[in-house]
Amino acid sequence: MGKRSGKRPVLGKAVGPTLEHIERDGTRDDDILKPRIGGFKMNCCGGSSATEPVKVDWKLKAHPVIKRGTPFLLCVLDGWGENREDDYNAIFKASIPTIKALKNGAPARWRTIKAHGTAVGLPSDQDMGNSEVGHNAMGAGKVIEQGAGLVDTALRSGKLYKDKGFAYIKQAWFNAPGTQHFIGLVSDGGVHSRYDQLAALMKGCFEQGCKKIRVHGLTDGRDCAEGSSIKFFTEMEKDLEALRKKGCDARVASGGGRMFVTMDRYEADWKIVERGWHAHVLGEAPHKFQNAVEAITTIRKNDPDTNDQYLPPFVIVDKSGAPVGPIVDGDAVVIFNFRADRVAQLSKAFEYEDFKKFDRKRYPKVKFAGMMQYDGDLKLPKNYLVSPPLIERTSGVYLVKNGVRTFACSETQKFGHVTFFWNGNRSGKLDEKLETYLEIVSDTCPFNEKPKMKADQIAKAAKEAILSGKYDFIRVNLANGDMVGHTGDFGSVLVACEAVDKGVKLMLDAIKQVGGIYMVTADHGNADDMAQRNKKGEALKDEEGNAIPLTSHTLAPVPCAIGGPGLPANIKFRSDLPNAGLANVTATFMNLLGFEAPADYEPTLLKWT
Ligand SMILES: O=C(O)[C@@H](CO)OP(=O)(O)O
Ligand SMILES: [Mn+2]
Ligand SMILES: [Mn+2]
Repeated sequence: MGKRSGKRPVLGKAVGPTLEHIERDGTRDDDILKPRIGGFKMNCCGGSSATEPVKVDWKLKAHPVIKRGTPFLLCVLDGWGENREDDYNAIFKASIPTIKALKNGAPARWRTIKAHGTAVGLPSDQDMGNSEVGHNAMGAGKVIEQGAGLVDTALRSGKLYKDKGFAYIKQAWFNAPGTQHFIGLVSDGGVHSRYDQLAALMKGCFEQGCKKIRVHGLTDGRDCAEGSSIKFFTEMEKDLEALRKKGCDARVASGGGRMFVTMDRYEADWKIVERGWHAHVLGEAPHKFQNAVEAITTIRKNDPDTNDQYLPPFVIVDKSGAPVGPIVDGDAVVIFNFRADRVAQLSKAFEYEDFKKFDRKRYPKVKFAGMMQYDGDLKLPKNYLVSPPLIERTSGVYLVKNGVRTFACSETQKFGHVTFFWNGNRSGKLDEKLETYLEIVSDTCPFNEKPKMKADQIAKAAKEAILSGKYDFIRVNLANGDMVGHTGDFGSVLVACEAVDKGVKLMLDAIKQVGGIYMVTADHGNADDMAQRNKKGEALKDEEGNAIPLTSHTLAPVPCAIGGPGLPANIKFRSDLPNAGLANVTATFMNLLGFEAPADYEPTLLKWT
């Protein structure tokens, strides 16, 4: 997602990026800033036009009370829920005076909103929120049925087997070698994939004539409990055995931990994808085993420092030591993740003839498809089994059509969240002149080692954007609560939260200075609960009495605070929308930018007297 092209910044010696750097022409391929300026395909009307009303009225009406042109900051705290206040809530325990003070505005200017389950288009209210659905909802102003549910429906109705993506992969099965490969995340997390969907799909493929299946499975531990990979791979081995008994040669062929093998995102570290290519495609990895459960169990036992997220790559070999499932000419390959960000790079490696991100050594001619199309701008991949959600007429399109100047910024790990996901899974900019997208390069070490991440640099860049007077809408994402929350390291999460608080203070002070307006909200919970719990809600403890870390997101609602000197005194949160969710944020910030939102958006959270 997101090609890098066009102008590059020149780096000064200042600690943080400056807008001057962004706007100056430069050719230096620095490692601090990667602005996405120039070279993107314009896609102002967004996606498929098939279902779009014939004539869209893009002109937004002026808001009756809030004046247009007041600088407006929208700060998304990633992984920052409002949860029970106990010893395992890092947000409660951290010293975060600025963010805590926002609560004093309740109920008129601080409230919580739903960020999980059906409120954000997920199949059930047991589904935790995640960045993709959260940012899609905030960008689009609507609750959109997301990938997880669309795949469920397509599998249940059997439509998937009648569509052209399936017909495309099926062509490979009837001539040798004709292996059907599946690559993806094996868990019940429901954020990127779900194992039950893979199990149904493998069964469906067999029923449609597939005789040979190989799974390249990634261990999770991030959307589910650390160590649960053994349970999921055991379940998968059983299903594969059942298929074998019916006459389908079905086996696991390779694997590794999602954060170390294959599932990089936003080009943070191509080495991760390269490792995956070696294991899945070439059948090469340092660890070789005859069985996947044995592989995971042994690697974990021999290296107590490893875990599901970071498990090194392994390959399954036969008795002679030959890999059981390298990917070769004539095979079919399906990535069974429905979520885009962490499989876009692997998709490029399969899809692009001309590919220079790493040396593929061998580039097999295969029928390649995604569970979904992952990038609507790039049409990546060309073939897919289930159509992605149609996310149209997003706020971004309305805003550029009404001349709003936007600055969007985050660090690599969340950069696509405030741009790609925000714009309905489109990698290009909506308007070259009106928008500046700035990426601050993330560290590549595990984030508990550097929990402050780039909060300060992002805040400084946003501050400069606010003070510059060049932007109406400054949109940022601070990654720490989420990225450090996923490590399960409580002490580091406290540092992470404190870095976020300092960043927020810097930005709110800038808003104060220019008489602007702010909204501080979040996309889903994470740092707000760092312990696994029993049914009564008590923290589970290990043999030494320490709480067992929770590395996943939570089901908690998220805070939403508004304020700033530019916010008219008679603007308040209304009280008649107790179940409002992230999609209500959109009409709210469009109001704060001085506009009435499109009539079919979820209602604004604001009232005025
Ligand atoms: O890291 C990720 O890919 C997900 C968790 O699987 O987190 P987020 O939705 O916050 O990006
Ligand atoms: Mn997130
Ligand atoms: Mn996360």
